[in-house]
Amino acid sequence: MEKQQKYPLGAEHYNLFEEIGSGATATIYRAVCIPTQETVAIKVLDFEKENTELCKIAHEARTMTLMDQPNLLKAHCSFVTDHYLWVVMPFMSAGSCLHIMKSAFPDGFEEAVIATILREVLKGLVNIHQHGDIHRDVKAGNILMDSRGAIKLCDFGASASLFDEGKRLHGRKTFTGTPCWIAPEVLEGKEYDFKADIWSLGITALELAHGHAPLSEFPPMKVLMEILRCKPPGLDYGRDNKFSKSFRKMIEKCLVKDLHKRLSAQELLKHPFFKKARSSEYLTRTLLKELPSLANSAKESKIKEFVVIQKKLAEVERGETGRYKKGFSGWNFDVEAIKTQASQLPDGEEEVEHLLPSLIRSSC
Ligand SMILES: Nc1ncnc2c1ncn2[C@@H]1O[C@H](COP(=O)(O)OP(=O)(O)OP(=O)(O)O)[C@@H](O)[C@H]1O
Repeated sequence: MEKQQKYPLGAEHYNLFEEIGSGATATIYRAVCIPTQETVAIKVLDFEKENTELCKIAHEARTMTLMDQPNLLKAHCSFVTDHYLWVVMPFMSAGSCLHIMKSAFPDGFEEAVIATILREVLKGLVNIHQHGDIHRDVKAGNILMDSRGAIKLCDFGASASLFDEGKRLHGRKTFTGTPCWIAPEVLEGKEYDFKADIWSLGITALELAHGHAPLSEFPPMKVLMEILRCKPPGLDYGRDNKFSKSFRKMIEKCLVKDLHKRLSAQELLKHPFFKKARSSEYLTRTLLKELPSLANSAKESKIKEFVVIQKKLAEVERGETGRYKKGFSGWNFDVEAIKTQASQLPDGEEEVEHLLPSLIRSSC
């Protein structure tokens, strides 16, 4: 007898419920697999949507199916219905760390929680890097948690391989990611490798400590210039005195501009800061107590995001700020906005314009 697929292929086998998240490329729903009655999450990507890059979508679905490490979100299966790709995956009921912060911890998490989350993310990154891949979009919005406190890194839409037809490439040069989290060598269009994820992890550590990433209040062009020109961000001696020296030192090891001096994921895992990491049960106890359901918090954060966008648009209309695409931690890189801002640069800031060609190149 033919072996029955645990996760059947075809939209008719799933009941879709409320939307639990959305990103630049997809909408994510809570769903139930009808034959098994298991709750799952389904990421629906529209092939016909403007700006959709088919090779990126196919790459993400393939990568998600091949993942095999407890800290990486593995897809159960994927299939095409009409012009939509459905990716069926485990339901991470607490949502992303960004959602958790927005819902209940607007000023960030305590240190033991951060150490626990980042240790799990690092284990996932060690696996990705060992397979010759780079994630390229490490941030709180892409770190998911389930009801038992398990942590998984998701969104492999931006990931890339350091191997081509079996041959190791020296590095990659195309640009992708979300501005505040992007390593300087990536912005400069230089060759980069898996160490770019370690820079993003350092920025994510600051995001988890403060509730937002450094520079997230600025428009993209200013973010780019600050990352390139200024010294790396870090914990502030005054404002952040509730955090330990080992946390500050760990962030410093991630946010080194020279990628050759930056630690690898494996080396970073041995840093004393991670001795503060606790169990997944500790995460559920500390974070999930009063967290609203994911569907409600997704609805609420959409409303909050709408209010932020309206405020920004009003500021733009009053000429108080540059163009702004989407709310704080959620905006993605908008090449048109960057071009507009570059053309409006005052004297002495033209040097950033030479970066644009490398930023605009396709990441596929
Ligand atoms: N398996 C899941 N379980 C629960 N929530 C999820 C799941 N997958 C995604 N989400 C929610 O949906 C959001 C968007 O998901 P994801 O980052 O995969 O979409 P995207 O379109 O690729 O986003 P981006 O704009 O970062 O490219 C996440 O931040 C998370 O809140």
